[in-house]
Amino acid sequence: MSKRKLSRQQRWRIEKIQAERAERATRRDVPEDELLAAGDYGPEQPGRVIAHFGRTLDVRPDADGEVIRCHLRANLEGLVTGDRVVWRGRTDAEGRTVEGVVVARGERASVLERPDARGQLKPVAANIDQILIVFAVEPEPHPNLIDRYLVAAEATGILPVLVLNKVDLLPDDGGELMALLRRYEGLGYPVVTTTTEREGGLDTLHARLAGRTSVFVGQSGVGKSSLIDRLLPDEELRIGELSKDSRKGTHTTTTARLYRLPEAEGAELIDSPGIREFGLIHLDEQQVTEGFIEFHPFLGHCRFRDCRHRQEPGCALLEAVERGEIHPERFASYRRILDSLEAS
Ligand SMILES: Nc1nc2c(ncn2[C@@H]2O[C@H](COP(=O)(O)OP(=O)(O)OP(=O)(O)O)[C@@H](O)[C@H]2O)c(=O)[nH]1
Ligand SMILES: [Zn+2]
Repeated sequence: MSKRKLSRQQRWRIEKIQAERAERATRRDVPEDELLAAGDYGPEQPGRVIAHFGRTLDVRPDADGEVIRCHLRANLEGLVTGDRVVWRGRTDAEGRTVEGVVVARGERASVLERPDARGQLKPVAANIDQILIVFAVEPEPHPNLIDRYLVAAEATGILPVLVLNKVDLLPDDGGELMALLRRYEGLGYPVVTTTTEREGGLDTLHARLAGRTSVFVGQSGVGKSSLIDRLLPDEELRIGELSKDSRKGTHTTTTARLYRLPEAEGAELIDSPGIREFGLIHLDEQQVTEGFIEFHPFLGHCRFRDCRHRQEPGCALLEAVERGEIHPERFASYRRILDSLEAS
């Protein structure tokens, strides 16, 4: 073979490889692993999922910068908003990261689950630090309702925080609701009062949100939308963080989204209509019992190992109620929640 022919063959090979790479990069159905192996992606770096749409998701690099639309490596499943991930970016000719691929999921500190259409629990968001249970002066809450939310929150292992909204409607002495709030505070729960009707009405809420990832849950009409509107006043802020691809998308309203809140340092909010409805999931008897945190010192101390804490002799819980160490209304609430489980 002549020298000239060889080099032409070499040139042809090089061109072929380049063309294949370019084609792979534009085609969506090529397995990501092949692209990764071909070295088209940059080094691994940490990030956080801020929205997801099936097998594509928006990732915010920890190193900051623009949110990147990412695909999932073939063997990865079930990522949710809030997940910490390892991802690799692909850059264009100008060196801008145009898309990425998520190659690994970080460990989850917590996960929020909801039943899907078939009643199977599915994760909807991860790495949440606190569940803000919003209730309000109007519509007036049942203490039982608050306890239901608390039990559901306890079952996730995520810290519940009680937010009493619309305090502008409270009587001057605070009334029964303030007394109720103090009772929960006495159990060790963080509590916050808010109003969207007065200047500075969200100050204590801002302090509570700082440095944490939160979700808002609560009954209809308590003011969740009003509070979130105040925390994210700028429409641009709400959509601005999404990657350019997802801004064009149509399904942005149903997926859980992670937002940075401008007024509180390091505050993040994960929100979706589904998350706001959290609290109505089915729990078993043991989860309900353990969901009442003041019961903990007494559990396992009943005379009968299988005590159901109804009227059994030597029931440690009933004795604690007698001694005033468990509030009778909380115990009544416990019974009502168990009865509703049996009825369903
Ligand atoms: N007086 C008073 N009204 C409030 C306050 N916050 C919200 N509201 C009003 O309460 C009503 C319900 O508020 P929303 O923000 O829609 O409540 P929500 O919890 O998002 O309700 P859903 O969307 O049904 O889940 C609205 O008319 C608000 O204007 C407050 O602090 N004080
Ligand atoms: Zn008992």
